[in-house]
Amino acid sequence: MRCNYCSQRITRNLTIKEIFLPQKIVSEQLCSQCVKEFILLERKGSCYGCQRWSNNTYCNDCIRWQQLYPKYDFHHEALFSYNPAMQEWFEEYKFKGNYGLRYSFREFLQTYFKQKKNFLVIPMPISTERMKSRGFNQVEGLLDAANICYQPYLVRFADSLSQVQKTRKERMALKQPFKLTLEGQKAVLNKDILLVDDIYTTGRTIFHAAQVILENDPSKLYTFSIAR
Ligand SMILES: O=P(O)(O)OC[C@H]1O[C@H](OP(=O)(O)OP(=O)(O)O)[C@H](O)[C@@H]1O
Repeated sequence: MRCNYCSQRITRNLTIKEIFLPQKIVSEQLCSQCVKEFILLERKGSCYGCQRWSNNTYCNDCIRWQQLYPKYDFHHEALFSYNPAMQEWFEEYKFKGNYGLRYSFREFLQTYFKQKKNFLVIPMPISTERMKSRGFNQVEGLLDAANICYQPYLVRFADSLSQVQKTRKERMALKQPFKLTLEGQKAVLNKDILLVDDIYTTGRTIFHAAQVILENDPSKLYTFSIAR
């Protein structure tokens, strides 16, 4: 078996931690060298709203979001820190188009989604133009690789410069680019929804997508990203 990221042969014995802490996730896709580079986020010591490191219950960004969306009980969870190793991984996967990397975090995603069995999972969509140039939706790719069921009820009708290419101010100025399909409008009513994106930076993208779901009265809306 080779590492899904660096392609080195994986020859590893269980570590002491894995033997004595069976709840620790054992990656079958990544070698121990690669796995060490990705930092798992914890709920303890992080903002309740977005899971960024914070001494307070809510970080300053989330306090500002609460003022804009006062009725939305915002709750975002993320698996990994968007550290330089994770940025490099996304560069390879998303921008260089190495679709084979969708398996890298399979066990981590499966463990997370096991606790969210009752949720209707909706992935962040990409525009038709982006689909043409990239060839795949990066979020759906990760969910498919982990065998997680989802419904593509959101549509991105407006294309714009990638958020990555913008300053923070420009990111925040993004206009609403999403709508919910007719099927989606009916399906989310009174359901627990889990909206999934790959990366959370300013939150602008997630909040726009959340807004169109909230307009259709789900019973609960949580959000999730691979990296924060
Ligand atoms: O929290 P934010 O500041 O809104 O940034 C996060 C968003 O930025 C990226 O999308 P982008 O618009 O760049 O599209 P792409 O990655 O699919 O090209 C990323 O996939 C998130 O959706």
